Parts: sequence; structure tokens; C-alpha cells
Amino acid sequence: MWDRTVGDLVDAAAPALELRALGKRFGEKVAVDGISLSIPTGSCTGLVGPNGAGKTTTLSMATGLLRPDAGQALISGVDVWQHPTEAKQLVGVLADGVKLFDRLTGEQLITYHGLLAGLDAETVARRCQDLLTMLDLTGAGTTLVVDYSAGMTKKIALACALVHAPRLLVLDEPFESVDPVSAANIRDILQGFVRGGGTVIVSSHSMDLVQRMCDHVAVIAQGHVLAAGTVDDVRGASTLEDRFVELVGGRQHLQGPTWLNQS
Ligand SMILES: Nc1ncnc2c1ncn2[C@@H]1O[C@H](COP(=O)(O)OP(=O)(O)OP(=O)(O)O)[C@@H](O)[C@H]1O
Repeated sequence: MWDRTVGDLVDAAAPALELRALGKRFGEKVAVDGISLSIPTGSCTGLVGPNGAGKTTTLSMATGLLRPDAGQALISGVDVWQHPTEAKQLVGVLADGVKLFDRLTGEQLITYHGLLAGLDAETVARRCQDLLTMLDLTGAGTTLVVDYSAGMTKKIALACALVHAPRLLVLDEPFESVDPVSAANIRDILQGFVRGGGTVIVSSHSMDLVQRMCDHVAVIAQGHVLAAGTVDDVRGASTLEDRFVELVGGRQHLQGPTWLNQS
């Protein structure tokens, strides 16, 4: 039997991620309404949008975690839903709110992910120590993940996403609960990953962070792409935050009820 490898499927000229008319509804609610988006290889792309815009749903469908109702997602030309095993070798995912096996130590959790990705035990052991050092978790490697702080938990999840050296990293809210020093360290790691030829997609509510860290951005709302391109093209002469508010709308300048006034 012909044994297909991921290398046989990868198209080096294809975008790191391409979404073609991706759609998902939950009952009556249309969460993602035919999103098409092309993420260039070697870019750091911010995915921004108001609460409930469809960011997590889109990223879940793009990374093989949630089956779309319509459309296609391709990672380096590999169809995520036609070739899920191969596609998952190309991507590292830090999902928002997904439970980790937290009765394992940090070392055990990284090892589990590395072995699951098909790495040999020796490679996993070496990479595990490198990742713990890089993420400043060396002392916590033998501690159970259930005893980690929220920020440490984000960092160990990032280590798990990196252990198989993916081409594409998809990070849903990676900086939530992370202290400023650790956030700066994570930013450095992600920038190094991009300099090394990798591609990063990061969903965030921080426009300031996206403007500083990303070279591309996609703004989505109500399951649609409102704008996408380089950060400079999308923001024009404004800040990204002002442009976001202009695109998305909804700013109401509310004063609040009178009973909240102290004077
Ligand atoms: N499993 C589900 N069942 C029903 N509705 C869902 C489900 N998951 C998401 N939705 C709905 O789909 C829409 C998009 O949700 P999604 O989580 O993708 O948005 P988001 O942009 O990631 O939001 P946030 O910024 O608040 O995290 C929302 O209206 C949400 O209520």
C-alpha cells in the first residue's frame, strides 16, 4: 500500500492557512457566515473582533477541532477535513478554554503531546527541557499542572503546541492571565518562530498588542470578515483600535444609570 506522508500533500507555494467560504451555525445562530481568508506564510496575523464575532469557532474549524457546515480550510495546501492527520502535523494549537490533562506534571504533559505527534522519546525529552527553559517553567516541570497559576497553564499549553515544531501556530487569546514579563517573553518566542519561517495566528482583544506584534490583521464581526490585510493597510492613518471601533461600530458613550453617580 502507498504510504502517504504529509510532505506529499504540502504545497510550498500555498498560503500558511486558507479559509474558503467557511461556515458554521449552532441551531438558528449563524456563528461563521462564509469566511474566506488567506494567511501568508511567514506572517504574524492578528484575528480581532468583538465578543461573539466567531473567532474561536473559525479557528476551531481551521485547526480540525470543529467540523464546518460549509467551506474548506487548508494548511499549506492540505485540506484539514480531508486529511486531518496530516494537517494536524503542520499546526500547533493553543485553544481557548480547552481543558488540559492537569493531573500530569508539566514535563509529562509536554511528553504526552510530543509522543502523540509521533516524535521519538529521546527527541521529546530534549525538546521538553528546551521548552521548559524557554518558557521559564524549569522549576515547575515536575509540578502537577492542576497546581499551576493561570499564566503558567497558558505557558505549558504553548509548550505543548510547539513540541512537534509545527509550521503554523494558532493561538486563541494566548496573553490572557499572563503577567507582563511572561507576555513579553512569549512575544519574543513568537517573533523568533516567525523569523525562523513559521507562521503565527493570534486571536486577541488587545488592539495595542496586535498593532505592536503582528504584521497582518483580520477584523471579523458577526461571522464576516470586515477587513483583512497588513496592519498598516487596515488601520490607515488611525490607530488599529480607532479603526476597529469604526469598522465594528457599537460605541455608545453610555453614562450609566443615575443611581451609580456618587455626586
Ligand atoms: N457550542 C456552541 N453552541 C451554541 N452557540 C455557540 C457555540 N459556540 C459558539 N456559539 C455562538 O457562536 C457565536 C460565535 O462564538 P465564538 O466563541 O466563535 O466568538 P468569539 O469571537 O470567539 O467571541 P469572544 O471574543 O467572546 O471569545 C456566539 O454567538 C456564540 O454564542
